[in-house]
Amino acid sequence: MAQPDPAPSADAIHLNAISKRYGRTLALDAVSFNVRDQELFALLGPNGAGKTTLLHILCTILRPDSGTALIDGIDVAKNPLEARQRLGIVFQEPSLDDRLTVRENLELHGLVYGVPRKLRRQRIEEMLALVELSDWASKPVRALSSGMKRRLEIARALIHDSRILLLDEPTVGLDAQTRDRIWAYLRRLRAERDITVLVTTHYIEEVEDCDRVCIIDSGKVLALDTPEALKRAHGQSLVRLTPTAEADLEAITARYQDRLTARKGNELTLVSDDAFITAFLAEFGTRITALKVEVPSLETVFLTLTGRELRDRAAGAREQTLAFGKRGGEHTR
Ligand SMILES: Nc1ncnc2c1ncn2[C@@H]1O[C@H](COP(=O)(O)OP(=O)(O)OP(=O)(O)O)[C@@H](O)[C@H]1O
Repeated sequence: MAQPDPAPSADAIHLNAISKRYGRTLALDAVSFNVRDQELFALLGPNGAGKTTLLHILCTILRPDSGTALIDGIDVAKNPLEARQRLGIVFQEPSLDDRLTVRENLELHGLVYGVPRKLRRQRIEEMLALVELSDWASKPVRALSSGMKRRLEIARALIHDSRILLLDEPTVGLDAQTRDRIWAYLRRLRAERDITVLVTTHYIEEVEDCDRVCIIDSGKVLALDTPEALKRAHGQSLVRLTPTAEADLEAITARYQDRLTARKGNELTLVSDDAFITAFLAEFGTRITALKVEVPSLETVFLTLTGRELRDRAAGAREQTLAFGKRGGEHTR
C-alpha cells in the first residue's frame, strides 16, 4: 500500500519514512503516520511487526536508519532530551525497583525528572488514586500482582510533565479482567487529562474503542483509520463451519477454494455474503454440524489486508521472537 506522507503539524507525533534494519531483517520499512493531539491511538500488529522498534525510536533508545520522528514538533534525533521530557513510557518488560515501596518508586522517578517537591507529592497522590493503588502506597513493589505493577508503571509514566504516553503491549500476559481495567484507565486519562496515548497491542479485540488504529505488519503500515472506517473499507463477513465427515470437508474445500481463508482442524472459514449462505445451505446444509456467521470485524479487516488471521500470526511470531530473545540481541527484550 502507498504510504501516506503526513505534513509536520501540531500533531503529538509525526513520523516520516522511518526505516530500521537489523542485519537482514527490515524491521521498519518507510513508516509514516501522525498521531493527533489527545488521541487514543493503537498500533496493532502481530509479534515481530515492528511495534517495539518504532516505540524505541520514538523514545530515543534506538536511532532509525532513515526518516524523521517528531514528538510535539521536536525532532527526537536532534533533541532527544527535550523529546523525552514530554514522553511517559511504559515498556514491555517491567522496570520497577522491587525493593522500594510503591510511593518510593514514584518519588524516585519524579526526582530523576526534576519535578519540584510540592508538585511531585501532589502528582503522586493523584496518579495513585487514578490507578487505584492509594492503599498500597507503603507496600514494597514485590508484594504487588503483575496487573498492579502494570498500573503502577502507568502512574509512574505520568509523574513528570508527560503529555504523550507510549505503552508497549501494556496488557500482555495479564488476565482478561485486568486487561479491561488497564484500558479503562487509558480511556479515563485521555478523557480527563490533556494527554495523547499511543499504545501497541496484538490483541485485536482491545482496539475497538480507540480513536484510530494503525495496522502494521512486517514493518509496513497496511491501513490507518477509525475502527468503523477500517471495517467499512476492508471488513468482510465470514462463516466458520464444521463439516460432518472428512469427505464433506474435502468436498466443501474443493467447491469453495476461492472463498477459503483458514482451516483449523476440521473447522473451515469461508468469506461470505447473503447469496453465498443461501447457495451453500442448499448444497451442503445436510453435510455440516455447525455454522457460525461473523459480521465484519477488525479481525476480518486484518485477514483481508494480510491474508492471515492475527491470532495465528501472533502465536507464530511470538515463538520466533522468544527464540531470538534467547540468543540475545541489539536491545534488551
Ligand atoms: N535487536 C534485534 N536484532 C535483530 N533483530 C531484531 C532485533 N529486535 C527486533 N528484531 C526483529 O525486528 C522485527 C521487528 O521486531 P519488533 O520487536 O519491533 O516487533 P514487535 O511488533 O514489537 O513485536 P514484539 O511484540 O514481539 O516486540 C522482528 O522481525 C524482530 O525479530
